[in-house]
Amino acid sequence: MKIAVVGTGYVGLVTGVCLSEIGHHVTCVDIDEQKVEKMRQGISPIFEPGLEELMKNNIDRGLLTFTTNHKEAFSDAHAAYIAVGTPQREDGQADLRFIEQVAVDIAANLTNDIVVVTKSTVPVGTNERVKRILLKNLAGDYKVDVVSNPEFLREGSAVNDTFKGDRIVIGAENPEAADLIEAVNKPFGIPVFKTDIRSAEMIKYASNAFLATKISFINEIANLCEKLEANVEDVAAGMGMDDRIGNKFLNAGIGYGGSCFPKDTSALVQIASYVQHDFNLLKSVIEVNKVQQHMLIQKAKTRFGSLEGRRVALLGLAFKPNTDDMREAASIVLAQELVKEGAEVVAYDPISIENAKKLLPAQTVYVNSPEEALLAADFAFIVTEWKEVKALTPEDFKERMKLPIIFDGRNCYNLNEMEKHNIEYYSVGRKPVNVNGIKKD
Ligand SMILES: NC(=O)C1=CN([C@@H]2O[C@H](COP(=O)(O)OP(=O)(O)OC[C@H]3O[C@@H](n4cnc5c(N)ncnc54)[C@H](O)[C@@H]3O)[C@@H](O)[C@H]2O)C=CC1
Ligand SMILES: O=C(O)[C@H]1O[C@H](OP(=O)(O)OP(=O)(O)OC[C@H]2O[C@@H](n3ccc(=O)[nH]c3=O)[C@H](O)[C@@H]2O)[C@H](O)[C@@H](O)[C@@H]1O
Repeated sequence: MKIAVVGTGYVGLVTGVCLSEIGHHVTCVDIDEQKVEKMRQGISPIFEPGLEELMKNNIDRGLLTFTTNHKEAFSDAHAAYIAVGTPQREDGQADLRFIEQVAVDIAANLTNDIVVVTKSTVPVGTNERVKRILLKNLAGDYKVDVVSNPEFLREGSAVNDTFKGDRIVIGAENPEAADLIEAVNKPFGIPVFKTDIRSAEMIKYASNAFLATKISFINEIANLCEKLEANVEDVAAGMGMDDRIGNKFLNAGIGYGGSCFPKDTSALVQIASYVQHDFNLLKSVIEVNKVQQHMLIQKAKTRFGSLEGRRVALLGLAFKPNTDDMREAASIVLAQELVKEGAEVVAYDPISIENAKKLLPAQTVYVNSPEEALLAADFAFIVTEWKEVKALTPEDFKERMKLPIIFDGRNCYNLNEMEKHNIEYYSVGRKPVNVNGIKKD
């Protein structure tokens, strides 16, 4: 089938590339000319494992093209996927400007009947609004159907998630439109769940809100474990053995970041408020997450008193490993707080430094290896569990830091190892080790 994908961010580009990989003729359209030029040359504008290879392969097979021209993309297309951003507005609501603009772009450039598929995460009722905009701006007497097909991929494993997802949700009014999108996805071999449009829109928000709740819940348990001298990793493992609970998404840490959980939880609280529903549970999830992001700073302040003049190694900047995405990363909050407290921040990330420079305080110093960041540091903050960070050995810390003092927001290291090697080590929901003073060996 011939498919247009509008927006080539994390979702649009991965969707376009994967749909071409299963044999569809895909044209991706974006308003960002520089991005389109890069993609035409087979260069991915985002870091996503496995993506660039598939991209090049399908450009060569003649199945994948990129354009800034909407008409070119929609002409003869059976389906047009909307995958533009729905960022958070200041009041917490989802900003639907880009979605509305794309609906106008599609309608005004149509040359045939089409099914418009919304991949972007949009509040309940948005697809009805999209349909109204489409009908109002139609370029001719064409039939247009709207389908909600929310996306569940994770950054850092987006290609794998697209081929091995748990479900494909299709929300539609017209069963024929739903069948067409089911047929598009058939080669993926993933179970399809069909429902009405509003329920499909809600499935996306409910899923992200539930996952965020799981994380805030385990973080609260971790904070309790610290006070009650229990070990959160064992607690999570023991809980997770119950199939009803499941063992995934129970890693305690410095809170969730990224482009979606923070904005989608806020948006759902807003969506609820429009129908006079006070979503107290979700408000608490958000609040717990905010507090959790400051947890390393609190621990460092308790340890050192003032952070003024301290040299800090900030290890990992992206909101999670295997992505260069810095949106809502805890490292932003941490670097800002550290600089405000008068500390000197030396930051390392294997791939996010260019994106980080736009968001971290100007005083931040960037280095090319975790070892370099540790040089003469008073203490280290472990922010992202990159393999390069997890691979650091006790000697790496001891040889380079003034004193080996680590505040680990991702529980990267073994407690016994740290204890044995005389490293002062604070992690999340586990007992701190060597807190009664360490000496340089
Ligand atoms: N990032 C993620 O992992 C996931 C994101 N989502 C949702 O998918 C949507 C897209 O997210 P991302 O891919 O992260 O966004 P993004 O911000 O990375 O990319 C959006 C792209 O759309 C382009 N664009 C904007 N207006 C346009 C127009 N009128 N015509 C053509 N292109 C246009 C922009 O230039 C940009 O390249 C959001 O609603 C998000 O909540 C859903 C699941 C996962
Ligand atoms: O709507 C979206 O954009 C996507 O949001 C998340 O995907 P993503 O944000 O890419 O990454 P996750 O792996 O979910 O991690 C999100 C944050 O939670 C944190 N996290 C995750 C799991 C965990 O156990 N503990 C924890 O602190 C991560 O460190 C990260 O900061 C969801 O997992 C996807 O299903 C969804 O499609």
